[in-house]
Amino acid sequence: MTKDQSDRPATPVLDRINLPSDLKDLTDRELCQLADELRAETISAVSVTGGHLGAGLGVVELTVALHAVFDAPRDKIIWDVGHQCYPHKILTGRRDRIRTLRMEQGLSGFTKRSESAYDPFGAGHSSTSISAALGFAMARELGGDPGDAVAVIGDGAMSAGMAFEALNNAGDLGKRLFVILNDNEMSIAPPTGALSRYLTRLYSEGPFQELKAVAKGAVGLLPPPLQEGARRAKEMLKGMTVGGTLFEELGFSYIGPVDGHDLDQLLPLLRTVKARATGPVLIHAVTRKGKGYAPAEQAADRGHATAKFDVATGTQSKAKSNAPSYTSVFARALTDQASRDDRIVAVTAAMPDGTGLNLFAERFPRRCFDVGIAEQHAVTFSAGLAAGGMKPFCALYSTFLQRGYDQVVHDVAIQRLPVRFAIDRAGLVGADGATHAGAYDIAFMANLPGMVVMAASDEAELAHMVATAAAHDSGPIAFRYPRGEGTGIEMPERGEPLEIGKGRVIARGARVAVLSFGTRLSEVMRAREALMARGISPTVADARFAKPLDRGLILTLAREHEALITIEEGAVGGFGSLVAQLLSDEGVFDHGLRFRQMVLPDTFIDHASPEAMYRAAGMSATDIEARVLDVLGVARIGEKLGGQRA
Ligand SMILES: Cc1ncc(C[n+]2csc(CCOP(=O)(O)OP(=O)(O)O)c2C)c(N)n1
Ligand SMILES: CC(=O)[C@@H](O)[C@H](O)COP(=O)(O)O
Ligand SMILES: [Mg+2]
Repeated sequence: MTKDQSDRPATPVLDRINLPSDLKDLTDRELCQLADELRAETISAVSVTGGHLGAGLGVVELTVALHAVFDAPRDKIIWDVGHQCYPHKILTGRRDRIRTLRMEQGLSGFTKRSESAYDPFGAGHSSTSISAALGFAMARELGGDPGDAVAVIGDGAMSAGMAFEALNNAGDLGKRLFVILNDNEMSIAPPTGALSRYLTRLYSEGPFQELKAVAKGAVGLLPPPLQEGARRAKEMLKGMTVGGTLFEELGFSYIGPVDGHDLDQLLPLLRTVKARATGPVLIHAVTRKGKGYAPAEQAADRGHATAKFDVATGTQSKAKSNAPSYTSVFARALTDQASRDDRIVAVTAAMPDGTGLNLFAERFPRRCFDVGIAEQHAVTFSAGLAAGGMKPFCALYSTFLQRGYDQVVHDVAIQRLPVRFAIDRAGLVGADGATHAGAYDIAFMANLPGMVVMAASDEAELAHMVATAAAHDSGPIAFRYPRGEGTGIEMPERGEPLEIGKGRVIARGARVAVLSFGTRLSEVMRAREALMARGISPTVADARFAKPLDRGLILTLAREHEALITIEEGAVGGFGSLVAQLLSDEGVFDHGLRFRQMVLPDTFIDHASPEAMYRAAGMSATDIEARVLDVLGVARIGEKLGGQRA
């Protein structure tokens, strides 16, 4: 591909496309060229923004084919997870902003209804697309929005319970609906599980042209040139012990496997199913994650997510780290604990690298379980492990733990089973935005009877909390920590168990106390520095526990200060609310304590850097300083008393 003067690839066909309707004017040959140019444009864009690369590259041809054949936005194309939607964004009127992906005020890295009519359903979490598409299909049948519904779902996402719940329902309802199973034999890590093996079996026994699973009238949905091969394959199937495919048994017409990078197969196939289908159809497309960009194809994660990079070499420009990440500290601390306690086991739901459990697995492969994208199962599986006498650490991102909440309540908490929840990505995470914010876990974990809930204020504390969780055998326990680097604090040789329900005073002062839960502590200390320059020296304490609360510490702080401020990286209803409840129960407010809670605002905060997001949330050091001045009734420079801006 040639380049224009701006060092971007020349894209003569893509330049003619503003909206998907423009694809209708292209010949099939031009569509092939469009796919090449779209791939180059995607690579170029992600090289300057960073983001999810491999999944998008794997669906370039599918994106072109779907937009060439279907009529978005009337037809609803629903991308599962949404991390593969950058090529779709380029073809749907957002090319001019594609180099703002995941930046503050820029395009979202996922599909988002408020961003475009071509994103009929927002995503970020996996395995929702078939349910949503079925909802659109049934709405259409009932006189709602017209148009077809097409779900594009990966092999990883297909392993989740939700996807099967939707297939089960769709097969039963029997209405026209399209599911494209984009099978690239990858999740973020290589996929695990029996379903993955099954999908591989479906296409490992013959060339793509021999469409094998063609029962129940699906041959009629194929373009004529493919029908003969399909009939032959059907004959071949008869001689095998394989019955219909799983999908056929569930009520879908299964067509596949097709080469998801071959527009000569995809275009006629999609045109034919669009013209003829009357019920649910599943097209099994085989693709390669990272397709067409060697550094991505060759990477272990097939270029799943990348920092900015040099297109020619693939070299990523990662910022130099000054401290270990919280994730790696967790992984090392857990591995250390496990080396001395062979009942410790670890569970991840398709995020071995993201949670650091890949390191644990290297050392203890038999004691580490990647259960696939299946958070609900991960929680109950951990409960079963605990009931069976093991010490499970269930390591999930805060945002994905949401999906397993009933299991936390019903299977873990009510049975008082000692499952250890390692809650990574707590608080605001940055470029992934609102769908991935770890905003709610404090509230939804700490309201459960018998649950212990901790938050690490730095990486040394995290090591202690891993040790605390390992030692805590009498019921469930959770500890949360954020994405990214620690503070650089000196690490203890080994974590030591903390006393359950005891916080610590970090700095003693007067008049006002700030009680921090989690890693805002460093911002609190920065605010304290600034306040000291003005003659105000707050007491600062690290709560460590949201449950059980350190009643002694909190009541002492309340008694010894005019004002108390709590701060946490979570939504309202969490730590601060529990402290308020305690103060109210103890009648502390009757004696005039001024009390403030600093929590995430009651809104979904859009993607930006974590620092910018915390500024937007009013939780930076400057905001803390202002809140202290405000609660003490001290005017800031340039402001009148009472907090009014001059
Ligand atoms: C509920 C949930 N759990 C975990 C994730 C993290 N995640 C994002 S993409 C992905 C892998 C998806 O694999 P697949 O569906 O096969 O798509 P591919 O990336 O291979 O195109 C995972 C585990 C998520 N987004 N949602
Ligand atoms: C799409 C998705 O859900 C993941 O790829 C997520 O973006 C990973 O986030 P981290 O970069 O924090 O691991
Ligand atoms: Mg995949």
